[in-house]
Amino acid sequence: MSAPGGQQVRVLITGIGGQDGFYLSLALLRRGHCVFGIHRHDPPGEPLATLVPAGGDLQLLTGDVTDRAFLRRVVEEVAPEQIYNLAAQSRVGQSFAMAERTFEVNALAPLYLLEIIRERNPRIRFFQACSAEVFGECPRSPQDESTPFAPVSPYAIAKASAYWLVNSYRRSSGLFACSAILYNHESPLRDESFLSGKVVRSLARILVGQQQTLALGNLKARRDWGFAGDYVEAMVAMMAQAEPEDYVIASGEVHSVGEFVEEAFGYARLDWRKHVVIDAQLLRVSEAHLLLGNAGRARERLGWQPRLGFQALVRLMVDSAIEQVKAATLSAAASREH
Ligand SMILES: C[C@H]1O[C@H](OP(=O)(O)OP(=O)(O)OC[C@H]2O[C@@H](n3cnc4c(=O)[nH]c(N)nc43)[C@H](O)[C@@H]2O)[C@@H](O)[C@@H](O)C1=O
Repeated sequence: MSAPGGQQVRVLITGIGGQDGFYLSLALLRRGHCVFGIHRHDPPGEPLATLVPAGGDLQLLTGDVTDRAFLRRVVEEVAPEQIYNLAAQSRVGQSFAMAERTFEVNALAPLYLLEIIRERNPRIRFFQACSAEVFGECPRSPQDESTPFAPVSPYAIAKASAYWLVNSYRRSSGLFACSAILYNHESPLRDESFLSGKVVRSLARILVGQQQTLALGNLKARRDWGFAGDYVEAMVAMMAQAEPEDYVIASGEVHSVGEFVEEAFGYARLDWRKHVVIDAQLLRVSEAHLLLGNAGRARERLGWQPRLGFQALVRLMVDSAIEQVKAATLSAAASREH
């Protein structure tokens, strides 16, 4: 497949094994670009493994983004024109117990990449996946690109550092470097360490009698949830601009955790009150209570807007979780028979 306009771009993606890496690879391969992806585990797990036989120009490299020599070698050998830095320790709750590793992956690795670009080839375009978590306890809502940061977790502080590093290298070295301040974005690929993945999978197991209760933490926190497949389109559009700029990428719609649960259980015709229990151990030491984004700049300058709304997203995830649990139950039954 050739890229539209015949312009095939060599792209390096860190964190290709994650949810966003999957959707971004798909978006770039569909456009006919040549994708190189760094992932941590060999052989690649699902869903990455499904991309490999799907065809297209995709090559995987195994390594750790906190290994500066490895990154330098990859950039030299691959000679990318664009780098998307998606690799992250992305669990906000867990970042309190693993602050150092979170900082290494989320802040030091982007610093290494920016330095390598500056030294080796300043023409490489650089994308950084930043997070709405940087707004933390900010009293202003909705937040946009001019809203001051007020991070309240090691995760958010590391993401804020990466954001300012990108900003600094753009100003001081003239790099094409940009950050997307991404609000919560989900898909059927979300695992159970995230609220959305946990709710829909638990719900699917409750439906087939494999589980009775779902233990959750803070039901009152409010988030702006969108679909990951839509958010990677904004990333691609940002990298195609004439000038690098930072963008808030959000749906502009806010719901509480409780409303997410209610929507999912209601769709499956279950009363969530009969199943959800509050576990104080799942409450975070400190957390952002209300994150709602204003993606006006992305709408105006990139022509970007999300296609999938909250209800459609929740339903997509519930349907997919039910399919996954059914398939797992069938395959467990089949292996017991043999
Ligand atoms: C933008 C940002 O988006 C995500 O960060 P997150 O909002 O922390 O995502 P989450 O799905 O872990 O939590 C959502 C909310 O749900 C509450 N919550 C209640 N009970 C449970 C619970 O049992 N598990 C979890 N995980 N959350 C729970 C939790 O306290 C929080 O208020 C990441 O992609 C991150 O990488 C990122 O950048």
